[in-house]
Formats: sequence, C-alpha cells, structure tokens
Amino acid sequence: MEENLRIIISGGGTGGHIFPAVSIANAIKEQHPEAEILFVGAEGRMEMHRVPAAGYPIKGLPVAGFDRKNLLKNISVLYKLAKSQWKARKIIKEFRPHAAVGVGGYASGPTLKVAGMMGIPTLLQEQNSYAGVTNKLLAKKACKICVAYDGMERFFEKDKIILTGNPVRQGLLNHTISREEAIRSFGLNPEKKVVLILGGSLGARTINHCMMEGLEKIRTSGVQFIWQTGKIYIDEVRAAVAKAGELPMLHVTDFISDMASAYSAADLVISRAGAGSISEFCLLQKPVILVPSPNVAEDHQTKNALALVNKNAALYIKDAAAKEALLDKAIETVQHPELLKSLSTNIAKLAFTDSANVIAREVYELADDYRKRNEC
Ligand SMILES: CC(=O)N[C@H]1[C@@H](OP(=O)(O)OP(=O)(O)OC[C@H]2O[C@@H](n3ccc(=O)[nH]c3=O)[C@H](O)[C@@H]2O)O[C@H](CO)[C@@H](O)[C@@H]1O
Repeated sequence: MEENLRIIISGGGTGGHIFPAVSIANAIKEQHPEAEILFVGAEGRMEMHRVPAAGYPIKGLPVAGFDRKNLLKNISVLYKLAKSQWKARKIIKEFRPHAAVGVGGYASGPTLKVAGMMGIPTLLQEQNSYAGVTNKLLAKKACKICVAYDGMERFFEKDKIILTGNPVRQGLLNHTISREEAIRSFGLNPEKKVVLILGGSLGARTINHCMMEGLEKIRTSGVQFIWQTGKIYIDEVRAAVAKAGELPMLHVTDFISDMASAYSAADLVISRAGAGSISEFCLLQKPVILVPSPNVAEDHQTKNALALVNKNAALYIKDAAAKEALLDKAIETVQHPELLKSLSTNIAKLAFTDSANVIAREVYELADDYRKRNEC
C-alpha cells in the first residue's frame, strides 16, 4: 500500500513567511486530505503559536539570525546553527518527509539544508523581488523555486524558477462580509471614508509616529482610520491617543486578526511594502500608499514597492519623507474616487489568483516522485 504523503514546511519569523506557509499547507491538505504536514520553525518566534492556531503541528529549532552589526555575537549564533542542524536531522529522520518546503526565515536554513543533504527534494518559496540570504544559500540544492516577481534569474537558476505569485490566506478571498458590515465591526461609520494603516505583521515605527503626530489633523480630516500599530508600539500609541482626547474616527489595535474585514472596510490602505501584504492588495484590488521599510535586508521593500509604482499600481512615499507627506497624501487620495479607481484597476492586473494551489501541485509532484523512488 502507498504511504501517506509527508511534507515538511519550514521558515517563519514574521507573518510574511508564516502566512504563505500556512496557505501552502492548506492547499496541500485540500488536494490530498491524507497528507501529513509538519512545520519546523524557530523557537520563540511568531510561528510557534500562529502555526498551531492554524491547525498544524510545529517543532522548534534553537536557531537565531546573524547579527550584521555586532560580529562578536555571531559566535553563539554559529553554535545555535550547529545545534539546529542536528535537531533538524533528528526531526527529518523521525518524520521521513517526501519533500521539504522552505518559505524563508531563520528555521528554513538548517531544515532545508539537512533535507537536501539527506536526498529529500526541496522547494523554495521566495516572496520578495530581491531574494533573501537564506533562500540564496539554499537555492543550489533546491529542485524548484517558486517566485512572485519577474527577473528572479538574477538570483536563481532559470530552469528551477516557477512564477507562481505569493500564496494568500484562503479566508481573505472567500469571505462575504460587506463594506458596511466590516466598517461597523470596527466601530466606525459606513457613511465616511476609511483608511487602513498597516505596518506589516510587526508594526512600523515611522507610520506610527506620523499618526501620533497627526492626531489633530485626523480629528478634522472627515476621514476614519483603522490603525494597526504592531505589538511593540501599542502602549505608546494608546497613551498618545488617550492624551489627545475623544477620537471617534480612529480604531486602534496592535494586530488585526480579521484581515478580511479590515480590507473590506478600507477605501485606501497605507502600508509597509512587505511582499505578502502586496500580494493581498493585488488580489483584493486595494488602492495603496506604500512606505517601504528602510530597515530590511538589501532594501528589498523598496524594490517590492517600485515593481508596483512603475506600473502606476500604487503610490509611494519614502520612509524619510513620510513625516511631512504621508497623512496629507492619504487624506487627499481617499477623497479622490478616480485616482482610487485607477490604482485599483492597475494593481488588480498584478494579481496571481491561484498561487497556493499551483505551489501545492509542484510540491506534490516532487514528493510523489520521491515516494515512488523510495518504495520498498
Ligand atoms: C520587517 C520585515 O522583515 N518585513 C518582511 C516580512 O514582512 P511582514 O511579516 O510584515 O510581512 P508581509 O507584509 O509580507 O505580510 C504581512 C502579513 O501579515 C498580515 N497581517 C498584518 C497585520 C495585521 O494586523 N494582521 C495581519 O494578519 C497581512 O495580512 C499579511 O498577510 O516578510 C515579508 C515577506 O518575506 C518581507 O517582504 C518584509 O520585508
């Protein structure tokens, strides 16, 4: 009898890596309900609670990222890496996967490296338009590399690349909540325009500061805001908002669990330019002002943003200019229906509608082939 399909999915650190991983897992389960899926993440990181919440088991590695500023600290990082590789080997030996998927982030390094060394086929999913270090290192041994942007042959062998787009959580597309219901669910008024402020899965300092400094402008703008601050900024923001007094046009939260409602409510989005968020804006046709984070490796968010801006599919404000320009731009844009319409039409053209399913099929091909070759 044929063995059940067993797949390892590894990576994480931020929502940008975790949510695509969960979408791929969901698509594999939908296509092959008997499949067994095990996640491998980094101890103490977001995936260790987000993945079980999505219904999948996860094992943690003691892995940490290299410190690009303080080289001395990297001695303990190297020790943790060696320990993680040892642990990854143990996990792989016990679980005996037929394929391993890496979505970027710390844990995927040791897991996919060991899987490759043990002869297990590996597939990488690169979310950004500028490849991450981990994926670049793992690419040599990878069988397939699923990407979301053109031109990725700068980083990876052309023959391995498959242009699939980034998987987006299934619930974001299949919801039925109306704009009105959604706005009410945030305690706001459906008759007024709504701007959704997103700082990526962790929150964005610059965007939060623009908002905190602009509370009086917000009060008189005639516009409403749903403001996701990120966990580490929420106390500071709450204190600033409390000091400013009643602001009924503002809904503040550290993290939005119901993103389907947030998108449905939003006439305009202000956001960092994380690849996962961008894929969602494309699929949901959201007009957006992108403020790329200047604090990410190789400035990859600016590259993500420009891929849209060059096609008139998004507006763009540099982090350094945000303080001066962001709020005014948002208040002006959201009251400009033609501009919103044209941004929405142009961003929709960049959407990949079936990414998770396409990737799931690629994973299955690799795994099934390996399973057949290794049948006793
Ligand atoms: C600081 C950092 O390193 N950011 C990187 C990280 O971004 P980050 O983790 O911020 O990820 P993305 O912007 O790609 O995705 C954020 C995800 O979080 C969800 N979300 C966000 C806010 C919220 O309140 N609720 C919620 O569910 C969004 O719907 C989206 O699915 O991974 C991305 C994908 O590799 C990279 O492009 C980013 O540069």
